[in-house]
Amino acid sequence: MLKINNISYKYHSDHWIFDSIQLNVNPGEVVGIYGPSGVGKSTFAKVIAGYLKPDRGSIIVNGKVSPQIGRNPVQLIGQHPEKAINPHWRMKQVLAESGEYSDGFLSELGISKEWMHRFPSQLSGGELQRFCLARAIAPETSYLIADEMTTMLDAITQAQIWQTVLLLVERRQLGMLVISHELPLLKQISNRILNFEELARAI
Ligand SMILES: Nc1ncnc2c1ncn2[C@@H]1O[C@H](COP(=O)(O)OP(=O)(O)OP(=O)(O)O)[C@@H](O)[C@H]1O
Repeated sequence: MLKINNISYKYHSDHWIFDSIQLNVNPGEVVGIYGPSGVGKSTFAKVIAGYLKPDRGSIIVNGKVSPQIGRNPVQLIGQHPEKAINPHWRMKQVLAESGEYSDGFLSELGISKEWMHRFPSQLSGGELQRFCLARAIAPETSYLIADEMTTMLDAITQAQIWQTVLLLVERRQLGMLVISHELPLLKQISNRILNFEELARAI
């Protein structure tokens, strides 16, 4: 289980972005989180994935305090895949850096072999996002956080990507937090939906 225990976070000021958020996510569960712009959803995602350290509280993944040494079992996928990938590397090198991937897994994610020799600038946003997913869904991964993961993509690509991700989530029993402004999308894919402002009791 992913246990988010009363976490609080503030940037360099006295203003708490969120305070005492308590949330549990079970393996195989998809939890949707929505809320208006600027309330702290992305900050929350970064804290859970270990990019930012909470000022108070803790994140426990499968009984252990996270992040631990080594690869974080909680992986974040953001809105801008082009920012998450080294622009000077061919996609083959991008993948090689984070592990070994079977042809079956890559084709399941809709990654074409011919893309491997291209640079990120030679791929579309949807194609790049599939590479970010491949990197995020490693053997050690237990939880995924999708922060507006498909917001930049057209409806057909969005649907294709979600279909693949949900299959993998079910097969591997990954827990997933999906942050989105699109309530219809959340209603379609989530087991439960939470309002971030109700979750966070900002001071
Ligand atoms: N690095 C930073 N330093 C200081 N303040 C920041 C930083 N990043 C974000 N903020 C502020 O923290 C607040 C929450 O931002 P955050 O990006 O988490 O909101 P959000 O709910 O994800 O918004 P959106 O839906 O527009 O992506 C905002 O007021 C933002 O200006």
